[in-house]
Amino acid sequence: MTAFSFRVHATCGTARLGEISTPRGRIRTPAFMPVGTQATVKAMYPEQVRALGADIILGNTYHLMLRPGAERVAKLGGLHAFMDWPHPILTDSGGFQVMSLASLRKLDEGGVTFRSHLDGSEHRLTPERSIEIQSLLGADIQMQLDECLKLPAPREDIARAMELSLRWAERSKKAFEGQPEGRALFGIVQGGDQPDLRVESARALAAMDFHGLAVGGLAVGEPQDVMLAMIETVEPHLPAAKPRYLMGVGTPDDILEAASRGIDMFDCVMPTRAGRHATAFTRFGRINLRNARHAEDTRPLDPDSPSEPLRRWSRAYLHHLVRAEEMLAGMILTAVNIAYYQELMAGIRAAIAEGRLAAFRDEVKAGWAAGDL
Ligand SMILES: Nc1ccc2nc(N)nc(O)c2c1
Repeated sequence: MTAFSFRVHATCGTARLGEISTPRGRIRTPAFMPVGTQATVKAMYPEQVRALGADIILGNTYHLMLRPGAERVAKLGGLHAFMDWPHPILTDSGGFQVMSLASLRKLDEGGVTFRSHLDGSEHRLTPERSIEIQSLLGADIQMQLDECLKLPAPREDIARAMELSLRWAERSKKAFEGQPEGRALFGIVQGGDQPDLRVESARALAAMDFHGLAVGGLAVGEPQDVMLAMIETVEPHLPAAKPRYLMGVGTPDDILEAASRGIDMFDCVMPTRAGRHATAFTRFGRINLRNARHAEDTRPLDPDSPSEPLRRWSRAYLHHLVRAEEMLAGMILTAVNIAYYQELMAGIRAAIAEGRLAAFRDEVKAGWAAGDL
């Protein structure tokens, strides 16, 4: 049975080209992980997600514990069999969704009590229960339970949440022991927009010997320059030999900038959600297919894309599907966006290998700035 391991193949400044090995397969980094919150990457077949370049997808403890339930998924053979995705899965721990989706939340030292956004039923999530759920789901990479605050927030609140998250990191790690060989647990750096608290959190977690470290508490309303400043602040304190995962990020520009600053893993609902709302991500920037300018445009989105969804249909047809509110609009544009994000990741990886990430970044940004002619 392969254990969990990470290797850095090349660096370009603080950016790293690497590979994570898991029992269910390898993950080329920097990696973008499509979000499959409720055991599906919305509007896509799993084999399409794979064919478009994804090595790993995300699942979510909060949603799956409410429906269909972690014990039920385990009884049905675990998440991989349930959704027929045999490759790696990372599950978030649920804390973030509790704070953003659930109602009537009560947070205490032990954990968080909340009412389901589905039916108002009461639930309790603790570090131990979150790990138990992720283990029942069979996740290859699991996340500690943490407290993530929206920004801006008072410094004392940020400090309290960061310190609680460190105590929950210890408890998550203890609860994780005994899982099958090859599964991984990541700690999550908190500390908001406070550099000293960020460093304190990163150093404490680095000493706890997790398989990887995530940078949490970002992409929660702060400007991009604050997000990038926090990454620069924590990066020197994150173990170079372990993967770094920036949670919930982001736009193609966010990913380019964060990968340049040493981040290895990303996830965001942006490509899938935007695809369901008529927006295509391309080398020319974002294209809103609802716009009437496309009504008779016979060109595909990008004739030079390596991915079929960007070459196969005319903009006129996509515009029609959007206007007609056809399901196929969301299906095609979701595939287009997942394809484009994976093309971007492949470009970043190649540029790091060739030692030309800064030049690549400038070329890609110039393409977006030139816009869609
Ligand atoms: N922006 C995000 C997205 C997901 C998160 N998940 C956890 N567990 N913690 C965070 O801080 C997150 C931040």
